[in-house]
Amino acid sequence: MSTAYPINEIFETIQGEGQFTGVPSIFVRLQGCPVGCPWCDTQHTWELKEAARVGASGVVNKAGPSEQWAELSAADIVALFREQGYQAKHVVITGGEPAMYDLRPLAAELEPLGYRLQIETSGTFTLLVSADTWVTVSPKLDMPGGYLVRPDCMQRADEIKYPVAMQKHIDALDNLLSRCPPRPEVSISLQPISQRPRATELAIKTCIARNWRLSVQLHKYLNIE
Ligand SMILES: C[S@@+](CC[C@H](N)C(=O)[O-])C[C@H]1O[C@@H](n2cnc3c(N)ncnc32)[C@H](O)[C@@H]1O
Ligand SMILES: Nc1nc2[nH]cc(C(=O)O)c2c(=O)[nH]1
Ligand code: SF4
Ligand SMILES: [Mg+2]
Repeated sequence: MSTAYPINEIFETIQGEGQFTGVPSIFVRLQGCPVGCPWCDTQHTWELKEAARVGASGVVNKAGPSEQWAELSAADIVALFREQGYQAKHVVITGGEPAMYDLRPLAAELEPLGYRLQIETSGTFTLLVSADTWVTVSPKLDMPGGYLVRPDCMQRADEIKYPVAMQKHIDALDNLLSRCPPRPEVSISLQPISQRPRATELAIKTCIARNWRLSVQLHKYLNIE
């Protein structure tokens, strides 16, 4: 039997975060996350409720955020990309926490067709991704769910993208980076939480001081998905 994934939504847009900002992308958002970040902008993806299960058409180009999800195989997902006429070749797997699932069957279906995969993850689950998947680790430190960032995820990361609002968040990141240093070529970006002006000022100031990058969730400034 082929692997099936609980999918919250599939849509095509511009990647608004991190190193691939500006790249046309198909987003595949998986349902379910136990990490519990209080400021999470996708809290509707946290729980996988049987009552919220729908068919494939209920998760394509959704009009707005909802808890509804559909169970789709890798083959279903490819068929859907074709039906929709999506042009992007960059596929962002996000959530929820997509690293709770084995993403290798999805990569095995998509990569031979010329798609490049990127995963957005908190780094709290063992990564089951293809060798060519771009791994964006957005470390989650001291969150209510009690999950810890895994050293193997920090090692595998192709970029580190860290949400910040206060100096104590930067201090916690410094602590993580000293315990689990990423590979030397890996870029670090700070992402202000929810476009708050004070968070943005702190991120800018710290990026300049550290020679890190700024990631501003471009889609929220553009009012697109
Ligand atoms: C919604 S998460 C889903 C993927 C995965 N669970 C994770 O945390 O990386 C996608 C990205 O959005 C970031 N994010 C979530 N809520 C945010 C907010 N309110 N402001 C800025 N970034 C946020 C996360 O840190 C992560 O980089
Ligand atoms: N445009 C756009 N870019 C994104 N980059 C990461 C996102 C996410 O929710 O993981 C996201 C998203 O939801 N929309
Ligand atoms: S790990 Fe990601 S999806 Fe989960 S609560 Fe935190 S930001 Fe939201
Ligand atoms: Mg988002």
